[in-house]
Amino acid sequence: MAEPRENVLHVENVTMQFGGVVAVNNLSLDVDKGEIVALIGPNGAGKTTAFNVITGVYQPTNGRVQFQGDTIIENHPRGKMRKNYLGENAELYSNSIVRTPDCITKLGIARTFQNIRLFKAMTVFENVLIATHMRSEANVFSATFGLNRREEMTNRELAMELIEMVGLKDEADVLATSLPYGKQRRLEIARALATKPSLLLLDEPAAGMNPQETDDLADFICRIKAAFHLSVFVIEHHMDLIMSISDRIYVLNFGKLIAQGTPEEIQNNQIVIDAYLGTGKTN
Ligand SMILES: Nc1ncnc2c1ncn2[C@@H]1O[C@H](COP(=O)(O)OP(=O)(O)OP(=O)(O)O)[C@@H](O)[C@H]1O
Repeated sequence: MAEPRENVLHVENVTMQFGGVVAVNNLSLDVDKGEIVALIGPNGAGKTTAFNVITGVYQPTNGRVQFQGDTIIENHPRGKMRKNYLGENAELYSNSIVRTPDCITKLGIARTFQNIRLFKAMTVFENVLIATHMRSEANVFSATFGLNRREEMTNRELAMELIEMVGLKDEADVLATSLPYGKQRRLEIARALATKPSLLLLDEPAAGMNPQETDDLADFICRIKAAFHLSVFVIEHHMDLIMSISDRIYVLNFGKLIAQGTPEEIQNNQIVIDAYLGTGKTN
């Protein structure tokens, strides 16, 4: 018998409007425990904006985000925006729940970025170690003064384990920015894992990778998903990668969800094919 689905991420009627630009328009989607779910769409479709709302970078103009059953973000158009709101379902929400990105990381959502954001002046090891402090009592201050010694040791062990897991053991002491691009991407993932997430958001993890590196990345994502009991939500333009690793796929175009389904269903969906070929027939 199939195991019951357990929801991890629930996005409901989320609209993100920048002035007159509706970057994300009434988006609803779900990620369940243990799934790899992809968010795809042409350039400018609103994918990164959706990630930015989920991770607290932007407060949505309208809608709600729930994580493991709790509402972590909610908003509705207010003030001037009430008049200018171009989305739907504004009447459904009345609360305004705001969380900062670091608070959302602490809850268990980690992410990587389209443009790699490593600490340039730090080594590979230091980049991962600093991320372990996000979910622990120890911090850079207490570590410096030898407080929480046992926890700091555990953090150091975890950082080293993660570095080994992503294949960077021999480069632990080199500056992060001296790594080749593919390895920097792996380091970013190790750093995200160091915050002990249950949901990992990857924004174009294969960007700039060659076909061999992209194949390796597909195996790597499946491996870390199993090893860390993760759910993964991934934005990616490499269709081979997405089709090979995803359980389900959502497709955005001009901020709106135009399709959802299994990789096979999406590959054969005429609306999706038209959106990618630019015929503009999305409805
Ligand atoms: N801070 C912002 N201010 C104004 N407009 C923005 C802002 N962020 C995004 N947008 C606009 O929202 C739309 C969606 O952008 P977004 O980066 O989310 O798309 P995307 O699907 O991630 O694109 P890509 O695949 O090229 O990364 C674009 O028209 C973009 O210009």
